[in-house]
Amino acid sequence: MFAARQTFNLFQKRAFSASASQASKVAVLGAAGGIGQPLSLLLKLNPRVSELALYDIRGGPGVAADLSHINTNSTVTGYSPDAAGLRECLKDSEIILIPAGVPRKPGMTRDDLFNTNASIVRDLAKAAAEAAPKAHVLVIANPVNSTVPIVSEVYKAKGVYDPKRLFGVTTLDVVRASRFISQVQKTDPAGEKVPVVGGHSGVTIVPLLSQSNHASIAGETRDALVNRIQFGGDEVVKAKDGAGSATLSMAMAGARFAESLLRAAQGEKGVIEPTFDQGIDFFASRVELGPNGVETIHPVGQVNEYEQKLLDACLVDLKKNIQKGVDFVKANP
Ligand SMILES: NC(=O)C1=CN([C@@H]2O[C@H](COP(=O)(O)OP(=O)(O)OC[C@H]3O[C@@H](n4cnc5c(N)ncnc54)[C@H](O)[C@@H]3O)[C@@H](O)[C@H]2O)C=CC1
Ligand SMILES: O=C([O-])CC(=O)C(=O)O
Repeated sequence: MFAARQTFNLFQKRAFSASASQASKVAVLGAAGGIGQPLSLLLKLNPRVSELALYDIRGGPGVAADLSHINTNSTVTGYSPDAAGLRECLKDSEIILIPAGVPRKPGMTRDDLFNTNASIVRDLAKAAAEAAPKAHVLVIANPVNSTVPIVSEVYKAKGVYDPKRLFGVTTLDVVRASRFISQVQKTDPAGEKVPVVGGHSGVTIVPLLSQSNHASIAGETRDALVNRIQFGGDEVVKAKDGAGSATLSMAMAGARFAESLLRAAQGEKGVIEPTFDQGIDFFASRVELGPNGVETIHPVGQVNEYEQKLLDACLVDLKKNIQKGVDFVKANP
């Protein structure tokens, strides 16, 4: 039985009853990129967002000008690509999403992105810790298993770390899991809830099919499904053939997680969204969100022997990925 402190969570939709008119500033860092643009578009369409703040080292103001013509009430501002622009972008933000960083090309692992993305995320985290220490930070940039610990180390060093407000966005794994299982079972993906725990790369992604509506899936069908969920990102990297990785599905997943945080912040109870949260040991579990971020960390629950083996394999890699992020900040503060 696996019962470690994990912070991936399950998806659960509930009727909305809270006010959507509350002011909420949301910042996107890396807003002009493949993920940043559609993510910003979805946020512009979200009535819970009152102010959209866009930052990128290139192209932020252009994306903002374009989005600002959409006839929803939120304001959109693109900030200058310098320290002052970044600070202004972050100031008073309730949520900060970080899709800034390079994506994979065929043949690369997410860990191969570490050398480039670690310093990008560290520097953005420093700015966020100074300008908006109370904001919820949603890390999208890969390798998430290492970039989330990087943010946490930066926040600790600045004395503003609150583990309840730091999230690694792995929502896409749960989105994929529900879609892929629906294709196998010929069902509506909207009704499929497959918990995915662990981390966000290869074998650290652990789908718990035994806790889905289709616990009886076994044998080759199960193996193929689990493999597809674990390596779904590679499918897109291969199909894009050098032009990057998942952007549109990631934008949907990121926007949905931001929406869940806003729902929770605006008073809705019982918001449980499929996403990775770094928790105590950077090991994922189901998380209920509240106004201050993580409200309750649910246990992983009952797993079968097959899933226990997946979890064992996950932990070996995940621990190394976490340590790599921690060590990076220690060596390169
Ligand atoms: N968590 C997840 O499930 C997923 C994560 N990703 C990751 O998201 C990241 C972004 O992917 P894409 O949008 O496709 O890449 P992209 O290259 O299209 O966009 C990245 C953007 O970040 C900007 N940028 C770079 N350094 C910056 C800095 N210091 N400050 C602000 N902006 C900066 C770039 O100018 C660019 O516009 C990658 O690391 C990718 O691996 C991608 C898909 C899913
Ligand atoms: O595969 C990648 O590099 C991007 C990613 O994290 C995903 O699509 O899950």
